[in-house]
Amino acid sequence: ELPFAENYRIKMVEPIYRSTREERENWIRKADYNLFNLRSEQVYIDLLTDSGTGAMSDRQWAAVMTGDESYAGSSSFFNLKDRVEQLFGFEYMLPVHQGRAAENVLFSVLVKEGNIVPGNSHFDTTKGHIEFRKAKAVDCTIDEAFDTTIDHPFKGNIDLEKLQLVLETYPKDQIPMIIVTVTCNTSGGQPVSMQNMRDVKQLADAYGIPVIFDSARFAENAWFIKQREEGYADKTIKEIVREMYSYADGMTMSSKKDGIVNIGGLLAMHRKDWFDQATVYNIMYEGFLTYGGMAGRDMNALAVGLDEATEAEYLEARISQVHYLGNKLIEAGVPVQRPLGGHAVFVDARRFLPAVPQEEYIAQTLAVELYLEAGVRGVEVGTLLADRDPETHENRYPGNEFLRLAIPRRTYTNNHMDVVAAGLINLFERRDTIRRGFKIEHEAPIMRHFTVGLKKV
Ligand SMILES: Cc1ncc(COP(=O)(O)O)c(/C=N/[C@@H](Cc2ccccc2)C(=O)O)c1O
Repeated sequence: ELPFAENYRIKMVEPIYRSTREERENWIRKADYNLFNLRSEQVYIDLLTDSGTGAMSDRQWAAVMTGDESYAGSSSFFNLKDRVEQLFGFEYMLPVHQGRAAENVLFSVLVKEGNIVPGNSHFDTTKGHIEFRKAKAVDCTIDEAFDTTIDHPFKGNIDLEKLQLVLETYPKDQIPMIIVTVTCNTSGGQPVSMQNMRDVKQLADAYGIPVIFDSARFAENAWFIKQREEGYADKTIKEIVREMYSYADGMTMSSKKDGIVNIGGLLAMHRKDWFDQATVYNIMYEGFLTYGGMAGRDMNALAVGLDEATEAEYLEARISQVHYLGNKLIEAGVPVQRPLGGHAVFVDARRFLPAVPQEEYIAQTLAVELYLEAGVRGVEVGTLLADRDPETHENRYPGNEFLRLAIPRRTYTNNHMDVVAAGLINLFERRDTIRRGFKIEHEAPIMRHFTVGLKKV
């Protein structure tokens, strides 16, 4: 029996730079302690996001060279359209430049002021595009998702009683859709089970409410169903994906994750009336129906990426690396969201730094400490990301205060993971010395975490 290894070898590399702690002290202070303000060469190992940061394959680069840049009727569009229909079963598809653009177009059709949009934990741009339209996102995730010590296999699941309460409380025309985010980013890259998708769709149909899948990490969700759900071990990833989407009326997708491309997104659906209305917004916000903010070469690369991402060997390599890092941290006693998710390790900052007051942005404090310690850039998925309550403008303290270490696809080796683990374990051994955090100096009205300015308390 030979050990497992990646199903690819490397043909191109780019240099990355170590730096000194002194350099990093200066850089992060000038960056207002906001890791988004760092230049890429000031970051040694960049785990800010798995969005758009992965490595394309030689077949994808070949598809770039044969991209069709026709304004209308591009053959690259039809390559993508056919791939989407083959994988997800939707007849209608619109390309957009990335995920939040798909949300902007679809929600322009479906979301009105005063609407209620239930689902599992909505991610920040999805929630932003709902609240921007003066509608309300209602988080119906199961309670287990908010306890990082519980080892529930599908923490992305929707609590059917919480969902039914919403469907009972509000009139049907006030609930434009239910959004199921696969995997659920906010709760830790946690999957939704096929049974839960089936149950949600059955409940939604009983109330006549459409179901939309936010599909950024759909392939990783399929992998967890194959690994953890009874009856799917012998199914291919593509078969599991096809069944998943039989429980959805439509989808939005940031293709920068499981599409394994650097830019791109799409929305797809069964309903022609939605498509006809969405095309108006797509032309207004994104471009013509057959390119939607993407170049032909990017659509071509995405059609290939979706095919590669739905292969078990690729997913085994990708998720094994996330679990390689996660298990090293678990062995050292570092508190992380359990079970380990698909695209990132979510460090439980509240349990890591119990001395830092909640209102001093605990996870941001840990993120900055890790950057100083090892030149590793993670991201806060906690109070900063949660934004303020739109009515009271008070901080909304979320159930989880995470430092997310998101691993780009096919990009780093496990040696880099060893550096990340060593940096975090060093901090863990001197965690009692970290007692104070940050306060906000300036912030945007929504999605503040991208541009916030902080200063040390
Ligand atoms: C489940 C889900 N739905 C839609 C979108 C929007 O898609 P898009 O407009 O970004 O293409 C996203 C984007 N997720 C990025 C955002 C981010 C966060 C921190 C740092 C950098 C980037 C991430 O999780 O990393 C998502 O996760």
